[in-house]
Amino acid sequence: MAGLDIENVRAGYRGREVLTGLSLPPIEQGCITAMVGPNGAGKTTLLRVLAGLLPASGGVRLDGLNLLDAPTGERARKVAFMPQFAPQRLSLTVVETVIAALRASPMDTEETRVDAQQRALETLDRLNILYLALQPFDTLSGGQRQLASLAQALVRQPRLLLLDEPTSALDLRYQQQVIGNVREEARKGTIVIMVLHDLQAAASWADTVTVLSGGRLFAHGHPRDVITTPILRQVYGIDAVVEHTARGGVHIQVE
Ligand SMILES: Nc1ncnc2c1ncn2[C@@H]1O[C@H](COP(=O)(O)OP(=O)(O)OP(=O)(O)O)[C@@H](O)[C@H]1O
Repeated sequence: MAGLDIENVRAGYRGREVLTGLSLPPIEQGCITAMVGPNGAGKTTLLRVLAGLLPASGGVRLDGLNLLDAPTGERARKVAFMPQFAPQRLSLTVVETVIAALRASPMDTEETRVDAQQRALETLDRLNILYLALQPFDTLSGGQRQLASLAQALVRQPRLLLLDEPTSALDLRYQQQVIGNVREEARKGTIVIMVLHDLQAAASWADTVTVLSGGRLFAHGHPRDVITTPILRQVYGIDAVVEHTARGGVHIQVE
């Protein structure tokens, strides 16, 4: 019952189907899944379906609850989505955006409002960006914006955390900060799905790698079984030497 089941999902844009009956093996609670695949494969589309931002048919069950027809409030309490690109114009300070993200869940007493501010500040602190709390969101650098968007997702303590390329603009130190926080969430039982293009990061950060190609599941499993020379050739059309290390990393040398 606990976990995420995705079955026969169909979704797309203006009459064009992008996900053409996508099913994944069940994802257990506490699992970190890296979703990889070529540009245009449908990765973001799937995250948007899971977040309730795009209509779809089929079945998406989180702990038994069908997310595709769950009331908005109930879904918002369980699912948080960090988009690939944060909104451009947002005339709020960073801490205000994090509090606003928390308000996706009902908060009607003075006590919960104070608690919201406290939780927002704690979340910024966890990501080492407390110093940005009072800065207008609009004035952040690309990487700072990514960290603030992650804070907006983490503060809600979701059961399902969806991250679209969460580290693409981050320096090495903040990448480690982010993955540390993501692992901490997973240890509490949160299911994490993150879209990544960096296969070396996918191998060392995720328990499971899912490869999408052309809106369909191409491969799913342990990084060692999925990030392989034949699969990279079939999915990306590249010849590469792939070496998995004993510590769970991977070296990929493109020929
Ligand atoms: N808002 C939209 N309207 C119309 N078509 C869209 C829209 N968003 C995405 N698409 C199309 O859907 C397909 C899948 O896009 P999606 O963003 O899900 O791919 P992706 O795997 O996340 O790609 P990338 O790695 O480049 O971010 C693409 O062909 C894209 O052109």
